[in-house]
Order: sequence, then structure tokens, then C-alpha cells
Amino acid sequence: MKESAFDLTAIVLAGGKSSRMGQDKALIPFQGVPLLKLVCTTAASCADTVYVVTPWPERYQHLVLPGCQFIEEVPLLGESRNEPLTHGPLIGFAQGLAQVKTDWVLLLACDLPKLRVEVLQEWSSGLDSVPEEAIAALAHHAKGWEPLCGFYRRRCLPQLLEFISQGGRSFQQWLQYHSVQVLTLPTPEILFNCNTPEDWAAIQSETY
Ligand SMILES: Nc1nc2c(ncn2[C@@H]2O[C@H](COP(=O)(O)OP(=O)(O)OP(=O)(O)O)[C@@H](O)[C@H]2O)c(=O)[nH]1
Ligand SMILES: [Mg+2]
Repeated sequence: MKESAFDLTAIVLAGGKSSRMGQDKALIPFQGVPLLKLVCTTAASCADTVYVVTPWPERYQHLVLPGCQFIEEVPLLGESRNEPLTHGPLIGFAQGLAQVKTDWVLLLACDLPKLRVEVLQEWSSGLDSVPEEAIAALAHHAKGWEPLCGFYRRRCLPQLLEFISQGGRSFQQWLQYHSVQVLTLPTPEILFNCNTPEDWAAIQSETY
């Protein structure tokens, strides 16, 4: 159930190399639930429509993700269909955003086991007071913006496509050209990123 004052779409990214994990992060279980399913369930609690953007939807068909629709990534001009599509999260986001109809979209990585619905809902309820010039509302941490757990205006798509067409692939570099509203993090733990076997072991051993 959503609590924001307007319609919201969520995009969940499930692609990439998972090279640090050594196996597809989207499918590793946390408390018995594959990470992608966990994140999609959280997303569906905050948004009316949830898109899972992935180069390989068939890999996740069996997960049963209620209320979620797959968007299959397509190669960029010059990319081969025979190569694995690992062109990065910025392009995955752009291909998802092209399908979005709502003014705001919540973008989430699939490797965020500690997301909290109430925090996302609290953030989304404040979106109507984000200054018009800001293209996104994101949390900030020591290394810069956290681009894969926050909100973007749909109207940023043309600027994003322009940046990509010039070879841009980095969220941090793209965002530095734009005004972004800071989201307050109640606890940094929410953004915990499960990238390595050690990260995974750490969350497995926690007791709840
Ligand atoms: N759809 C899509 N998602 C991607 C792509 N690359 C990364 N992601 C997603 O972006 C999020 C963050 O990915 P990272 O943890 O930075 O990188 P990764 O490539 O998955 O893993 P490493 O190889 O260990 O860096 C995860 O949800 C990935 O599934 C991509 O090319 N397409
Ligand atoms: Mg990560």
C-alpha cells in the first residue's frame, strides 16, 4: 500500500556481473528469500507499478513477483546481442525510465537486504516538496550520492540519454551536473550493499 500523495513507479535493477559475489546476487537468499524478491516486495509496498529491468528475465521467472513486470534490456547501438549485456546500471535505469508514466520513480538495486518500507514511504511522502529544479532526491554518504536507492523525476530522461550518448556510464558523474535534493537517512544500515561473500556471511549470521 502506498502512502505518497501521488502515483509512483519503482524500477528494480537486476543485472550486472556480480563479479565480487561470484554468483548472481539477485538470487542469493536472505532469511530464505532471494534478494530480488525481497527488494521487489518492498518496492511493491511503496509504488503502484514495479518494473524489474534485467537483461535476463527468464532467470527470474520462477521467483513469482506479484505486481512486478519485467523490462528486458536491449543492446545499445554497436553492442552485440551475443555478448552478455552488462552495460551497467545507468543504462538499465534509462531503459526502464523510458517506460515510466508517473512523474517520480523510485530506483532500487537488487542487493539491498536492509531496505525498510517505512523509510521509503516517509521519503516518498516528502517528494511533493522537493524543489522543482531538483531532478532527484537521494541519500548522501562518504563516497557521494547513493544513486541506487532513491527517487528521480521522469523528466530527467532526455538529459540522461544525452549523457549516455556521449559515453557517460557513471551515476556520480551524471548527477554532478544536476541539482539533487538530500534525503535524510535515519540509519546508514538501510543502504547496506550485499556485494561480496563476506557481506552475505555477515547478514546471515545476524540474529533477528
Ligand atoms: N539491469 C541492469 N542492472 C545492473 C547492471 N549492472 C549492474 N546492475 C544492477 O545494479 C546494482 C548495483 O550493481 P553493483 O553492485 O554495483 O555491480 P554488479 O555488476 O552487480 O557486481 P560487481 O561485478 O561485483 O561490481 C545491482 O542491483 C545490479 O543488479 C546492468 O547492466 N543492467
Ligand atoms: Mg552493489
